[in-house]
Amino acid sequence: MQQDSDDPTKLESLLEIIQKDVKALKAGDLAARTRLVDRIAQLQRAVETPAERTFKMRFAFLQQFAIRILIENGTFTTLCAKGDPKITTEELSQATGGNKLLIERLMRLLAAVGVIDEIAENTYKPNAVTHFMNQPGFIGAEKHHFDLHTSVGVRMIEYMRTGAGVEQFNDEPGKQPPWEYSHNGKSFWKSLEEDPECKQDFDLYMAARRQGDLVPEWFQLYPVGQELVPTTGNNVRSLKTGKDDVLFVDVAGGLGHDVTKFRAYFPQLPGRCVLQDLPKTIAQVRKNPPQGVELMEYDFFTPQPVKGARIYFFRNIAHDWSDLRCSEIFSHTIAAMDKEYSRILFEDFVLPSTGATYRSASMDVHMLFSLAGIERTEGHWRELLRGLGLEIVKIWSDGIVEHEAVIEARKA
Ligand SMILES: C[S@@+](CC[C@H](N)C(=O)[O-])C[C@H]1O[C@@H](n2cnc3c(N)ncnc32)[C@H](O)[C@@H]1O
Repeated sequence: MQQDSDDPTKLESLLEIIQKDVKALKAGDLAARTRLVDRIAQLQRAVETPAERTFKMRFAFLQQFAIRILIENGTFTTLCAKGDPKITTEELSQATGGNKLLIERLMRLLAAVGVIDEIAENTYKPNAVTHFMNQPGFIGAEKHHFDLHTSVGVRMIEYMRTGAGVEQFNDEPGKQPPWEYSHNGKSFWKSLEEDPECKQDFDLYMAARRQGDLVPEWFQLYPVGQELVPTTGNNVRSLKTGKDDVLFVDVAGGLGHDVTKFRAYFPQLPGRCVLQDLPKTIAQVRKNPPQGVELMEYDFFTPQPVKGARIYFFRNIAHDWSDLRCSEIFSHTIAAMDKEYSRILFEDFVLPSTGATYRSASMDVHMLFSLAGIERTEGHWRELLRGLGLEIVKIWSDGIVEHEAVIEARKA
């Protein structure tokens, strides 16, 4: 069978491009890093045989098993705490009470995929990936995906064979999402609400997940300095300065990571900043309330209590829900918007018509199976928002397909 590695010209031309990007990166072109990640993956695919590639895909889930077991028995955290400059599996077993042979077998796999470093026989040390994954938000991420999502996969075929097929928007009336099928009839949000450990893992994960991503903040994509002007006047960008005027509402903002960062970056901007989320999330935030941010319990399927704010911000909310549910959610906020003054911002992927990246395409399929959501193309966004009586002012993006965009809309 003919494959790319049989064609040296293809490999050579890829290598040439890679070398150019390495030079560009050295010269300070940060976008070259993203290109390099992509090109190196292309190079690897060009060298791998189809058998090697499919083997990796088929067995990738075992990495998740290994990580999750080592988190659960304390090995992962112990490795990070005591593993520098090196630690043996014997020592890890003694420190955690975990079975030595089990630890050895799982560590061997994680070393093979670069999650930890192998120093000598049965001797390891944590590397940058290990330390990164050992943070509470990313431990939360591993637990969330493994503990809650794998059961959806396990029962997917059974679900399809009930005759449900795989509906695209299975949160619509009369349909049961695969998640509910595999979680005793409970919705995603209900499953979290009823399990404090899972809820905490999820909230910490949401708050941490962009750490280390090298992705611009939403307020770097949407140029706050240019669009929000802290003076009164006729300028369409001028902000209201009354003591009750609201500058920013982070709707379903989780633990408040975004609104807190926004307030801290722009202390000079007048107006109140509000964080809204479900009662259990807000109760969590109240334990360590952020500076300069008001906390408000709010169910987004009910009327929006904050009227006429300058910005209503929905980050990664639209992608959780079908068009029908999005319409219900957003219509409550749209009814509260001032036609001239208010803007609604959505941060999510805007999928390109071709060339979607691994990250955005994975998130799309993840949304399909865990919620009833979807990552939308530009056309899909336009149709959804037009139907809600909104017009898109601008889609703010840094042009990197791998990154999410900020969609700014106003009442039409
Ligand atoms: C995907 S998370 C996004 C959180 C945050 N915006 C971010 O990007 O990190 C979805 C958020 O929606 C909240 N949520 C779910 N159902 C809700 C409802 N009915 N009303 C208000 N918030 C809700 C969850 O508690 C969670 O914080």
